[in-house]
Amino acid sequence: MGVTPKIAPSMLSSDFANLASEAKRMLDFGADWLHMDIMDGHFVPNLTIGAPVIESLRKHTKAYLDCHLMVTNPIDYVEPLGKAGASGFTFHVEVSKENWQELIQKIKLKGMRPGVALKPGTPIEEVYPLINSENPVEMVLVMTVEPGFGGQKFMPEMMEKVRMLRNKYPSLDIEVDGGLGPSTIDVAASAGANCIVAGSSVFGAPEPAAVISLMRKSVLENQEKC
Ligand SMILES: O=C(CO)[C@@H](O)[C@H](O)COP(=O)(O)O
Repeated sequence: MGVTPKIAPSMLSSDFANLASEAKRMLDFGADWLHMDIMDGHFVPNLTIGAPVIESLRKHTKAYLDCHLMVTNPIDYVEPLGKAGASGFTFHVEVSKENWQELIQKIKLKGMRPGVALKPGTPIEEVYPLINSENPVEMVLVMTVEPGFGGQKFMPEMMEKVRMLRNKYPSLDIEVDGGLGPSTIDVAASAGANCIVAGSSVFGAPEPAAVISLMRKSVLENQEKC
């Protein structure tokens, strides 16, 4: 399997009042990406950040900003997020059934990497056309909790989706998000996930660097077994 591990602390669990220093702290601890949860209070019952915050953070870091759009109208965010310096733009398949081709094209034109996310209740088959397309997404985010809040319990039953994706697409970036940490990483990594988002388990740890390193090791070890 040729996909590298990417450990992405979810900045939703950070102290938003000190976002730049929290980001630096995570990168110093060994994070590969910074996961940025953008919520509109409509697609999910929570409201977080948008392009102005991404733009402010971009002034302080060159890191890959992995933006997860939990919004009803992702197309409206492409231009502002591209301008703000987002790196990845992952939209939800549930709200993009009509316009995903246009959306992927626009995301790439703005210099971002397109990804598609799916909620726990959405069958994995719904993302296949977006991967098989001539202009495909480059990452699939399998949500392992209902999107909206940090600190929820990992749903192991989502691993069947990860396994199906990995069998079909050996070199695809497959991200998991929600309830990941030392007690759940092996299940996710052995199913084939290589991009790991973790909020409370990293920010709440006495030694976040140890948690990041343990999760990377698990992804690498499980890949060696394949
Ligand atoms: O997108 C979300 C929640 O919607 C996540 O990124 C959470 O922020 C992950 O937090 P933990 O479950 O790891 O605490």
